Amino acid sequence: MEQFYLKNISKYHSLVDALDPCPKPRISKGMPGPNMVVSARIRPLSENERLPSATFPRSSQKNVVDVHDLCNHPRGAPILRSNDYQVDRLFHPKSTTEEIYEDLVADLVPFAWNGGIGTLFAYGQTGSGKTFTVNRLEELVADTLMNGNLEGEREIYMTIIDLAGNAAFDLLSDRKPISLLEDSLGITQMVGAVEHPVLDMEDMRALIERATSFRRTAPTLKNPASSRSHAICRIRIWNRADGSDGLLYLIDLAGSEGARDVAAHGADRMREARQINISLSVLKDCIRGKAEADTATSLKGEKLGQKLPHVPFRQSALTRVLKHVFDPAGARACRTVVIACVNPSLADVGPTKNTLRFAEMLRVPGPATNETSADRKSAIQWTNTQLREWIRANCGTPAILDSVVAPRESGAQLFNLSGAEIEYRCRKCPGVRLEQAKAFRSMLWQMYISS
Ligand SMILES: Nc1ncnc2c1ncn2[C@@H]1O[C@H](COP(=O)(O)OP(=O)(O)OP(=O)(O)O)[C@@H](O)[C@H]1O
Repeated sequence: MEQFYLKNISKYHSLVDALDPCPKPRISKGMPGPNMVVSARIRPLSENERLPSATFPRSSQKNVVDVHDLCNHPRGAPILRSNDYQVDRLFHPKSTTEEIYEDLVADLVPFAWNGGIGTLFAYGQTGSGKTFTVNRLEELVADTLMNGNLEGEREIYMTIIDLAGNAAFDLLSDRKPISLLEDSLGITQMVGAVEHPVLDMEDMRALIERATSFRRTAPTLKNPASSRSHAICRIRIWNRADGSDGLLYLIDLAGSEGARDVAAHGADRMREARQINISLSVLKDCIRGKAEADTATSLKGEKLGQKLPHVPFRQSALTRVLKHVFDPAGARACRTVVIACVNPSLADVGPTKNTLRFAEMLRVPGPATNETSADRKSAIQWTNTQLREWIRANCGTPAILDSVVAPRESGAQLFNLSGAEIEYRCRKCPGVRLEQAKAFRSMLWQMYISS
């Protein structure tokens, strides 16, 4: 596939350049949950990536990103296929982890300090920057916890484990296997994992470094040191005065890999990739189910007696450990931050779309509107005059004449942008280069697909 992109790189640039710089605003399908923020971080392209970026944060609409892919067309030149995605917060390649911390994570620390459960997940395709992001966020969290600015006396304990399939290991005890067992109160206990008291910043840094050195990594096609397990850093903040504790979970999930990326691996690695993908799928169902449960609760204002959405947290070791985060019957206050990490390269465009689609699905569905399919249809219908004006403004140079690319006059006054209702006779137009005509045709087609 990379060869196909490399061969058509100039075509890709010309198609992207020909796009409308102000696409019509995206109508959001979801909204932020009351206790959850879903964000996306686009990492910068690295020096050894040969293909251009396929992700374009939209300047005219906040937190919306356009992803343009180049696809083979069975009859003719490759065409551009575009998708757009919306998240609650979007971080551009130039954003720093410090900015992400201030915007998303800084609030979780005092929340956990005062007895809440704050959870951060970094999710994304292998090589997209999850470990890079979570490692720095852990240091920034440690700074805030240890700088003495938070009110009150607390004791801090740290546990770092990793989960590979259904097996769990203690990263602070030389990767010793541990068991995940449910106690009589229904709480999942990490039996055998050591909880380390943390007295100062140096202690915390040393523990984080030690855990990193024991993390299970293996090369993948996209990342020479890919994390092949989910790392869970749990910080327990104990208030000796009243015996309560707050929890902070920082979770660097294993990289998801598509079927194409794992094809070169042996049977063990394929099994491992399958387990990772299954646990990520269960996680998605749990985060979404919990967000829906939270929304239902906050809208109805009460918990008792109402039927809450099913949250399948028992289906994987990862979500069993985080049961108290997902259990809709749980009484503890929780806040969740999801960072979908994205590699912008055109070579990674498929996984990028999956990651962003996943992120969008985690947002709670927006309130039902009264919009009918007839309303939606009329929204993309223009009069012939409007359509002609649009063609004139967008066809590039030399101009494509109305008589060449024109809406078919069929007696009806309104036309939509479907291939069936616009006549493309670009190839026969004297003075119009074939390339330009094809680009224009694919642009019309693109508008039709995305409308
Ligand atoms: N925001 C960024 N700025 C600069 N470099 C980055 C950024 N994010 C990631 N990188 C670089 O990209 C490479 C891959 O990052 P990282 O190992 O964090 O990916 P990952 O998503 O954790 O991958 P895997 O799931 O395979 O472990 C690393 O070399 C890292 O330094």
